Amino acid sequence: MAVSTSETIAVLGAGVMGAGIARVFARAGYAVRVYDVRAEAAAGAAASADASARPMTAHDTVEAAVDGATVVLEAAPERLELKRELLARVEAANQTAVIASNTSSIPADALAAGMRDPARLVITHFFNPADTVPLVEVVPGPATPQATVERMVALLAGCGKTAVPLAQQVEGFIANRLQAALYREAMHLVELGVASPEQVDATVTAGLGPRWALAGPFEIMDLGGLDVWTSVTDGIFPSLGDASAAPAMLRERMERGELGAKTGQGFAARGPEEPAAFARRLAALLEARRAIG
Ligand SMILES: NC(=O)C1=CN([C@@H]2O[C@H](COP(=O)(O)OP(=O)(O)OC[C@H]3O[C@@H](n4cnc5c(N)ncnc54)[C@H](O)[C@@H]3O)[C@@H](O)[C@H]2O)C=CC1
Ligand SMILES: O=C(O)[C@@H](O)C(=O)[C@H](O)[C@@H](O)CO
Repeated sequence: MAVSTSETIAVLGAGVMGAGIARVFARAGYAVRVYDVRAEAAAGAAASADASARPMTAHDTVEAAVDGATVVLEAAPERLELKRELLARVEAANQTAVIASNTSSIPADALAAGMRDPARLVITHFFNPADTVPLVEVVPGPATPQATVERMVALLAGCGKTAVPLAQQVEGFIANRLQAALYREAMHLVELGVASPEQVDATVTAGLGPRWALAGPFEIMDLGGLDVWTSVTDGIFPSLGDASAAPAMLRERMERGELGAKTGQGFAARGPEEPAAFARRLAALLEARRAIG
């Protein structure tokens, strides 16, 4: 399905992710309309457009923001009922737009179940920071036409994103399942006393991370040898951590309000400038990666 910059994008929820998502579309030249229950967040996101981008507009109701939109993307909090209520308001106010969710983990069928027309739903899962990380996972819901998936992939590719369509939904999609598996083992190793969080992080930034910027797990296995990886997985799999819920070290910090950069303290003290500094360093790394090809 052809996509043109006549598309109008409404972004609902202008927090950590929504503001960056709005900038992605404005940078590509689309008309972007922003809403947030916190008017100051919508205004701030609209004002954050790059100087060279198409100016964004902030709106004080969902209905005003989605008026005339061809794509509505929600980046509201990860709470199923809140998202369902928001999607219902969108459906009532706009009967034609594609409705995309930036949910990290809510299955598409759970979101679709509350919709009048679930064929309008697709998941477009951006990564933090949304206007820096190229990847966007495009996940169909149970009634999503393939043409909608293809339209969103083309729209996102036109914005310079790397859109990866999934053949079907699964909890956490691809990247968050991979992240969750790694984070489960990282916390298991700290619980065992094998290493500190800082030491575990160093094994990623000094070893795994640079490789993964160039080659994914299947290419790495091919490069290392499938005979070796057969032995390694036979040997290691039985001893991997098998937590089926957030480990105590994560849940207890959350319950103490130690949320990381959001509050200044997580697994370590985090300054308020760290997210933006990380985004700048990540942008520089991605630029170097693009230069390598
Ligand atoms: N933070 C992250 O690293 C990532 C988050 N996500 C997902 O993106 C979504 C948004 O996450 P964040 O941006 O981190 O959350 P956030 O809490 O930073 O932003 C959510 C925004 O939604 C607003 N909001 C609350 N209720 C609303 C409503 N009914 N209608 C419109 N806006 C409303 C809030 O005022 C806030 O500004 C979630 O589904 C999350 O799982 C996806 C990828 C990465
Ligand atoms: O890492 C990301 O940006 C995404 O995979 C996410 O969805 C976030 O990790 C989210 O799950 C928690 O911040």
